[in-house]
Amino acid sequence: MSKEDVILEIAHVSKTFYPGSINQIEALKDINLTVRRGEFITLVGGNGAGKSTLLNAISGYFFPDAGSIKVNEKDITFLKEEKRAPYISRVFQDPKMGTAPRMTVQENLSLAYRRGEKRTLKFGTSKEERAFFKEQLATLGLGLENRPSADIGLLSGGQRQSIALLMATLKRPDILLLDEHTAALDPKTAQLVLELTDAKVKEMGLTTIMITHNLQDAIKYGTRTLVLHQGKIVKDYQGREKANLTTEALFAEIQTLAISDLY
Ligand SMILES: Nc1ncnc2c1ncn2[C@@H]1O[C@H](COP(=O)(O)OP(=O)(O)OP(=O)(O)O)[C@@H](O)[C@H]1O
Repeated sequence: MSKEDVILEIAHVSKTFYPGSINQIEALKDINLTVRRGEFITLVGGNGAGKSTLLNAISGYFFPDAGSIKVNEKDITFLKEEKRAPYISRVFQDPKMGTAPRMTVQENLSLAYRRGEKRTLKFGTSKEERAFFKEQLATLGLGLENRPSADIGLLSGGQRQSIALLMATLKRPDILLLDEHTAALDPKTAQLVLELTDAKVKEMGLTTIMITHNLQDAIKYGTRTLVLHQGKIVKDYQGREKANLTTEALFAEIQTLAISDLY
């Protein structure tokens, strides 16, 4: 793999919560992961396996205790979360987290469009920007391009999550993190948002890491699937092995790990 192919390099990353106490949790144990440009990684594993903690370390929500994280060869291990915004964007499970409720659809998009820029007192949108936002909203297929002045707080969870996805990708991120971003939606809406996600990822060629508990989705959308267990990557399905992976085999793998925990 040439250096140009690598977009994210995680080396020996560990994170322990409540170290030294009886409640000590080793959430990440010596994680090593090299992500190639354009990969769509799906991250699966049981409850408490460390999936969100891994995304938190990548997004800078907290810093790891050990190891390093590089994006495009730049060491971002201890870069503040807001300083990573130009490189990394994230969509959370809760639709409320990705959008500002008391602002309109257009104002939310405008905020996202200024991501990573210095804040100024000037807050307005040009005619060109409004046309661009309208065009982008139309790609969601929800008719929201006709409702730029609607308050985000009044929209449905699916509409909000679609806008959160749009906001996360409006300014092309190097890495898109999806933290169970469809888990709070009803099954039909979840599928729609996933299809939308997949279309955006493909159209923009985005490097993506998605946490999901839906093994079928993990296989369908991921070009590579990682299984996390007790803070470690215990399986890395890619290439031919990924192509041949079935939901049943992945389910059996996770079941075996869960059973091994009992003994
Ligand atoms: N901020 C935190 N403070 C203390 N403990 C934490 C914190 N974040 C995570 N943990 C603990 O670290 C472990 C890994 O949690 P994490 O949320 O990463 O798991 P997960 O694989 O995302 O699980 P789930 O599928 O249930 O969301 C868990 O035992 C969790 O309780």
